[in-house]
Amino acid sequence: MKYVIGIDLGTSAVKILLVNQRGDVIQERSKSYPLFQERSGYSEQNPKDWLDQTILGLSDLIRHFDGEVEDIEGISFSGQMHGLVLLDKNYQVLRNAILWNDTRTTKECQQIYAKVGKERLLKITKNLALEGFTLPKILWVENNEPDIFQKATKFLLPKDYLRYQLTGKLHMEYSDAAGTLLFNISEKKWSKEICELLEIDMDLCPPLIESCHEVGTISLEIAQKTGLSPSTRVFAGGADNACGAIGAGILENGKTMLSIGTSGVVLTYEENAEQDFQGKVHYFNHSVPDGFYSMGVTLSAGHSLDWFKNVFAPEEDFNEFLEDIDTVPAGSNGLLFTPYISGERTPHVDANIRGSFIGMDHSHRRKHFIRAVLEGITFSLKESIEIFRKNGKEINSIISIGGGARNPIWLQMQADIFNTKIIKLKSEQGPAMGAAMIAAVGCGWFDNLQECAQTFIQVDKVYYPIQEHVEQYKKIFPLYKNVYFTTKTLSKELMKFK
Ligand SMILES: Nc1ncnc2c1ncn2[C@@H]1O[C@H](COP(=O)(O)OP(=O)(O)O)[C@@H](O)[C@H]1O
Ligand SMILES: O=C(CO)[C@@H](O)[C@H](O)COP(=O)(O)O
Repeated sequence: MKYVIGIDLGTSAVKILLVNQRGDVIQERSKSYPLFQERSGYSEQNPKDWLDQTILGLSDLIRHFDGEVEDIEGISFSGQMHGLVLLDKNYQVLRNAILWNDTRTTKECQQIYAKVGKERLLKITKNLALEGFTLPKILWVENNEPDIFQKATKFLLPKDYLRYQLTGKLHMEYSDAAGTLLFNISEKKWSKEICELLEIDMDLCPPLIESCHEVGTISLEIAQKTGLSPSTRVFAGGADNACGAIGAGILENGKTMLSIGTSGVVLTYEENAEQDFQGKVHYFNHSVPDGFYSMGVTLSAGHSLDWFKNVFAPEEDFNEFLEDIDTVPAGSNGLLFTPYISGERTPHVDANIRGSFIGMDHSHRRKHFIRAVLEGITFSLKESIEIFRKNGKEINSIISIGGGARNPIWLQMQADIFNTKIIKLKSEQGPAMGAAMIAAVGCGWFDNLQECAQTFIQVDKVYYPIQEHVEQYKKIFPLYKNVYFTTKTLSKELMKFK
């Protein structure tokens, strides 16, 4: 039997899957690393932590592998998008990575609109200037840390940096380049025009490669550190949402995925770059050759739940924490939560909005607050679904992946709030599975990702909407939507005190 490894460099942890030729997950490792949020709106990680924890996870996995290491034929990667890793002339990291959920760059977004123009930016990149994307972060370092910026010779995204460290080969892969805001997504090349208008040296942009492209093998040093064979072939991989989409089988028109990780994403396949959402949702190159996808993003989905658990029950695991939420009725007895704890992206491009609980009274217990958090996150994701539906997409069935798909009550809640069928797969590790599928296709086990999906993607359970809950949520959803508009000014004023 042969094997491949899929590595997902997430925000909370690096997840590693060892998968055989039948698509069975043989071993699974997860190694976490810290997130540094030293000021409101700031979010950073140390790239060294990503590398150390990946090596730890791989060596642990190999120690418990009872086959021949040479039979692990290939590795590929999925990774959190948009994070800025700056390298000096010796390709050493210059500062902590500034992550996708860091929103310090509002001024730089205005700078981009002033120099490039919103229409032109949308035309080239198909996306708005959002604080989370990479280009505003590059400009922030230039504006605020000029000494560091002067030393920068290349920028990379998180999983591309990890791959560089494992192989010594430096590239950026297309699906992730699409999230930088420096990339012409229909021409699949760096935008000379945007670089020139913002006076960014094009040499800062790394060479580009396709997701299934083989970059070489792992380095001897990494082979020694992990126990992997030095002949292990390495394939480029993709952005975590592109890989999540592969792992969920979103490989053709009409399919929709929901991913609840640190962020929350509603994603649908696009055949070309022609669909026009006027920037209301993101639009990126897929890891499927010449495919695209569009998606709405809730900035703090799983992160809101994590935050609430860490503040009020740090000693409990998620299963204990979520144990009695099904004893609370749909709607949490009139308690609403908005998950804007680090600002929002879809449908409100607003780095200053902050979260809230509305409707608290003496009847509410801890379990009502927990259920309200889950409902608020899910309502937020429904706002992305509404955008797609208004733009003519039919969404009757959704494949749910990510950490949020581990809880059956939450999956039922998704079916009830979206009023759609929710499909749970055997492995909720969509992005790592997608990365493993890229390696499987790269190794020649299958002709293409579609063929691989037929073997690798296995359905576990389907959740159907419960009509009584659907009706209840239909009444509450407009109230939820109203909270943004009624708290917007308050949130902005409160920023002065953070
Ligand atoms: N048992 C569980 N039930 C529900 N949600 C969970 C559970 N375990 C983890 N989560 C949620 O999943 C999130 C992590 O998901 P994951 O897909 O691993 O994220 P990332 O890719 O961002 O690292 C956590 O933030 C948490 O909110
Ligand atoms: O910013 C985005 C997508 O635009 C996020 O989806 C990141 O890619 C992080 O993903 P998770 O760690 O939540 O999986």
